[in-house]
Amino acid sequence: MTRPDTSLDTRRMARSTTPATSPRRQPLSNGTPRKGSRAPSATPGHATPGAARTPFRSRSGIPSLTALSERRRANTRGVTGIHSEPSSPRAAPACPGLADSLPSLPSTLDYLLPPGDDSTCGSDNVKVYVRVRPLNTRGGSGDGGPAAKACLTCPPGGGRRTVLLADASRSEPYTATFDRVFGPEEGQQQVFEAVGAQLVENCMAGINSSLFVYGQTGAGKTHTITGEVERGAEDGAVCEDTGLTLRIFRQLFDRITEDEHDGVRFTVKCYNCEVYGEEVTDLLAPGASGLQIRDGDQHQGIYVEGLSEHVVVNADDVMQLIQRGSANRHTAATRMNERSSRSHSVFTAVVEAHEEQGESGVTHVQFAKMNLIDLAGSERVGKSGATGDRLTEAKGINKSLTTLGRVVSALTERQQHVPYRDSRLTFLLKESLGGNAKTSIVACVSPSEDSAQETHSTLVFAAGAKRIKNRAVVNENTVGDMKALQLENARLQRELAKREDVLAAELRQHLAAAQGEAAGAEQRAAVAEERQQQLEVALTENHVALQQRNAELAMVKKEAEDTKSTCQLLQKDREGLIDHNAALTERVDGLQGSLQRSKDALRQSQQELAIAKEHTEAAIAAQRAAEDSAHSHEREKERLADDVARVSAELAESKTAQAASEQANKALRREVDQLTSDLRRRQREVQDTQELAAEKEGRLRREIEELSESVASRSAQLQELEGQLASETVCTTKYRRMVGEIGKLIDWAHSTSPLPPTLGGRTSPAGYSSVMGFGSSRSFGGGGSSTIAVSPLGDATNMWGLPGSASRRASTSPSKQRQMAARTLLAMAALATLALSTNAALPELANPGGPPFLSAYWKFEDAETGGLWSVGVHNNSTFGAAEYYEGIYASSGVYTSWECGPEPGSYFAIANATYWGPEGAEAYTWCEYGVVDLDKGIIMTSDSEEECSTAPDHYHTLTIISPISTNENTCGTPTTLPSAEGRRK
Ligand SMILES: Nc1ncnc2c1ncn2[C@@H]1O[C@H](COP(=O)(O)OP(=O)(O)OP(=O)(O)O)[C@@H](O)[C@H]1O
Repeated sequence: MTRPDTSLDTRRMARSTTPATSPRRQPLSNGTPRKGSRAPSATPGHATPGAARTPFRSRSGIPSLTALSERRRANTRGVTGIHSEPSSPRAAPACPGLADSLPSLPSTLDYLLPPGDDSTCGSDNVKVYVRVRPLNTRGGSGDGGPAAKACLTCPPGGGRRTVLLADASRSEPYTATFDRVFGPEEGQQQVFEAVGAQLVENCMAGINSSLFVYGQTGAGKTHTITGEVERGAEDGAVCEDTGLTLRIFRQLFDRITEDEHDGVRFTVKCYNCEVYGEEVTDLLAPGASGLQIRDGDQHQGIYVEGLSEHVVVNADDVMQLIQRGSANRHTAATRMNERSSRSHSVFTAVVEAHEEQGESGVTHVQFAKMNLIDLAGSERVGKSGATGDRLTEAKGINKSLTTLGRVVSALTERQQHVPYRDSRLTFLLKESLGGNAKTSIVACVSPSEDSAQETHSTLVFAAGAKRIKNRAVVNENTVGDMKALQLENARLQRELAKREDVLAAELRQHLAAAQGEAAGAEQRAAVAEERQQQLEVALTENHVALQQRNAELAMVKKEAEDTKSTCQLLQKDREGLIDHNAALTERVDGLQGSLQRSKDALRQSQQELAIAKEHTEAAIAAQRAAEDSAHSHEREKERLADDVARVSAELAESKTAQAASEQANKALRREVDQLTSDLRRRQREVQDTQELAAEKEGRLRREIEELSESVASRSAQLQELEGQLASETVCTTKYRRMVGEIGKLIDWAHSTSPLPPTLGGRTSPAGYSSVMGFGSSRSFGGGGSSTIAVSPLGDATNMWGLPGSASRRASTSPSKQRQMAARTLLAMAALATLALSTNAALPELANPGGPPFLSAYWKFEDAETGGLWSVGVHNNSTFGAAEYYEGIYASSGVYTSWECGPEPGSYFAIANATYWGPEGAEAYTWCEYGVVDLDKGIIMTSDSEEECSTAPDHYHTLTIISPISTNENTCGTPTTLPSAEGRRK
């Protein structure tokens, strides 16, 4: 038992693992039996694989793995379906002929069946078979011997599914029903066809399967699962007693041969281990013991770490493995069994099918693990008579079998905790018991009365195990090669790009819509604002109108009050008039009395009467006037009453107008409230925007600070660069000054008369005539005696160095000498300037034991004379070079003027120059040394500066021809530097 091929991508497997379809939903048969398939079993309810096969074929006629896979699944379903209880009223009746001729229709009844009905042994229930061995006739004294009496029978009508145990110890016989009961007369082939063949189909369908043999010692477990493996071993052939293992593999390889074609290939790997006394040992590599059992991922399942793997290609290979494993297994003779297995053996095969699918590079993979488990037998120690090691073994075996019983109980009782880890055996069988496997158990029993108790225990265990439910799935996977993965990757990327485009378009749409909405909102806000302003204006106008109305009302009220008071006054007047009238009436009465009295007197006096009459008429006239006045007062009163009524009506109207105005005000107020809340919301938005702006501003400030820091650092760099620039400028200035001096020298040189005749001396370069040399003897490589030394200024004492040479001064006139000196200095200055400006290009000469020494030589064409200047420049910024020359001149006695040489650490160059006249023309070799200091200009020991001041106004042109190679020594440059000691000398 080991893990499947680890090259498979287990994560993908996890995704592609397909649950094994319940056989309840499948037809009992999917097609016609194939040619060459095994003979169908005559046993009702137990189909052979061949009977269940359907020729799934591709158009090319070659069945693809996928099709095969489907077919295998169908086959497996067919097999397991047939294992459904045939006598169950809910199972579809098997009618082979009809099934073969009808299309594959699922059984309606099957669909109606409730899932997980234990009594019908559903597809995932553990299949339990009982095998009754013959009464012991071959030895094995513990099982009764030839004379033993049988107590276990298969009652007629039980359909080979029921056993009846009737022994003397029980009052009632014990009966139990299983998936199949094999009687003593049934051989290995029958057991294989009913039990083993379906394991083969499971393997071919990518479904894990397990087969246990369980039972008391000597009950026939090893006989069933292994049987005879010695006979017929040559080619994996079987004999009558060959057990299930070899038969299964023979059929497996037959099936592989049938299913294998160009695109599909199978591999079979085998493993064999035993659990002995809680220790796991590799039976095919016996040295490997104490192996660990691991619980891998969903697809590895349980496996033994480090177990040897054996690829087998035919049944013969398997046979050899079985033989090897059996030979290495712990066995011992006991009273119950001559060759009793003292360990639990697990023989595992992993079958993998790979199908490459076209040129896509994708491989479809199916794999299945098959465990064939031969358990050690339980034994009653008293009965087996085990002692010593056997006793220890028996205890261990019984203990692990007890744990197995507890696991079965936990599973059937659906307990939360299943004690798989309580023993190595149960941990190893975890997948087979309640896991990803189709499991079959063959409970081996003895019919002997002597073994009744053990047989009963075995049957009870078997009946319990029948209720265990497993969850087998099809193990398959698709793995792709690089090309397929690249194609898939490209496809996914295209999809992603498309999706991104779509999302971007959607985003743009949303953005546009949001912008439109924002614009609309802004527009609405503007309109609302305008409306608010209008309403505010209207409100103000209304308010003003209201105030006017109120003022008018107040005026009308005042007028009404005035009118009222006028009325009151008129009333008072009227009352006064009435009183006056009454008084007048009274007076009239008095007058009438008087009249009466006057009448009396009238008679007496007509005059008096007339007078009285006049008085009376006057009184009447006055009365009439009073009455007229009363009438006019009355009319005035009516008019005032009309005015009051009109004013009241106006007042009422004004009140109505006021109410309407208040109504309008309320509406306006509401609108204003609404607008105010809008305003507040907008203010909040503005606030938010301001906060955002503040945050942005903060960020910008920080960025500005960072930028300022960067600017500061840049400024520092700038300052540094400016410093460098300044120093460059200083250099440039110095350089220019030097160039100026060269110009002065050129002028000075040309102010003299033509060159003197050849003075002879050294060998001239090719193309040039004889030369005249000047300088120290050292500068001519030690050839000072052949050198004609000429003072450049015509005054040996003023010339720096060369007092010795002065005695050998050439017969050159002082002016010529001065001219030559000027040219020499000119060349030196030019070279020194060049050397200083191209300091880095000057090569370094070796100066063992001394400071680095730089030297270079150039040729200059003298355009005016056609001559050639060969100038060497020796340059060093240390005092070492000067020290060196000091040494030279000191040793040759020409040191006197060097004291005005460069100060230690100043930058200077020392040059020597030689002039070579053109062939056939007057020519001189002139050699001079000078020191150039950048800070001080050309330093000479003579008073040349005075001479320079007399420079004429035209320039002499020097053309640089080319640098001469570093060590070209036309002037005899010292190549061997004197040692410090030599210099001192
Ligand atoms: N069905 C059978 N037909 C013929 N012989 C059988 C049958 N069953 C068992 N035997 C014989 O009985 C003997 C004991 O059988 P076997 O070794 O298979 O028992 P076991 O259950 O494996 O015992 P143990 O648990 O001790 O290993 C063997 O000689 C075997 O050939």
